[in-house]
Amino acid sequence: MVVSVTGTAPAWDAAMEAELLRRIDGKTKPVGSLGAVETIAAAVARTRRSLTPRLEACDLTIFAADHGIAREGVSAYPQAVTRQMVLNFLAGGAAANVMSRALGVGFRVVDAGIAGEPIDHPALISRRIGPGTRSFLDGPAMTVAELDAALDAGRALGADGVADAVAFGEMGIGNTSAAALVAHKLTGTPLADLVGRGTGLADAGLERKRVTLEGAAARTAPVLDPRAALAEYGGFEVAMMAGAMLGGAAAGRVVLVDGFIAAVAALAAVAIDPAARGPMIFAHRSAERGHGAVLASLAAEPILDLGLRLGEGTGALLAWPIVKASAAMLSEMSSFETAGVSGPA
Ligand SMILES: O=C(O)c1ccc[n+]([C@@H]2O[C@H](COP(=O)([O-])O)[C@@H](O)[C@H]2O)c1
Ligand SMILES: Cc1cc2nc[nH]c2cc1C
Repeated sequence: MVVSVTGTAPAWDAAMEAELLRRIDGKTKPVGSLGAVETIAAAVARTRRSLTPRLEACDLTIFAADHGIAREGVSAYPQAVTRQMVLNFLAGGAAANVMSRALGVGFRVVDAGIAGEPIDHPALISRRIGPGTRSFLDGPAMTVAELDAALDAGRALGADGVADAVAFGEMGIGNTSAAALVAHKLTGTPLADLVGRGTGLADAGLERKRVTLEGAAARTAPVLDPRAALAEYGGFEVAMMAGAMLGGAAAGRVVLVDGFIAAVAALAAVAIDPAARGPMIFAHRSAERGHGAVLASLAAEPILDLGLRLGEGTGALLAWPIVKASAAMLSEMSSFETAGVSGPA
């Protein structure tokens, strides 16, 4: 049964929930023996409002933008890498390109606000809010109007297309700093628990990053609402990704959440609209320091733990086959009843 989640979708009620659990336990396996695959299948069923969900297609959208804070020496790499990596995406040579091709996932890249002149390339989707954010050291990274434009552009991108599942990735030198501050202001988690090595800072660089970000955090109230946190400290790609997660979730798509920066975008999206949490599946636990705390705030148990800390949606891509297979388990696996297999003694 393929069910449109707009308009004619059946309500997900207590009877559907009970039937879902009955079907999972009725499959030809010891009860609970498919572990997290059963949890993932249930999440997909609720999102698709179907007891026989099919996940055929997944699309990855990478949001790229630059950050004023990158000029403060908070990253192991120069700001120019954002633009250079976008050219690499467009040439098909980055990790995300290779994995997308290997897994049959659609790929697109969005300029949310890359520094410098706009890149002129037919495959690049331009939703530029500006040539990067301002440094949030002594003022907001973006205006509220810029934030709303980024959220709106993201919502539209998350809702368009026909893919059953949508994965979002990001590219932005300095964005682990932005993400750490947004998470700090949304959750109250100590900043020291959220600031990590990002692209690979050594100990001295990590200490400088922490001190710089403590200074920026002191500028505003300890806790901010999601739009204020994003405008003060976010990035154009972080805000656009949050919007895309809201758009994808509202359209009934399974939303695959990648690493640390994506999880912070998810945190902001859920703070804006708690209904966005249900369709989210958390792909992996990043090696970035703050990811565990952000996942805990979202009560999220990620699928993979591979020591990844790349971004670009690579963790989400790698989790996709597991999510797809989980849905197939629910839709296609025979039951004790139909297969004539004896249930528990
Ligand atoms: O996804 C993650 O968990 C992750 C963890 C650390 C770094 N990154 C990537 O590295 C960049 C940000 O790192 P940094 O050190 O420049 O803040 C950005 O392009 C991210 O895609 C991504
Ligand atoms: C080379 C490079 C590739 C990336 N991809 C995502 N973030 C990145 C950061 C760097 C530095």
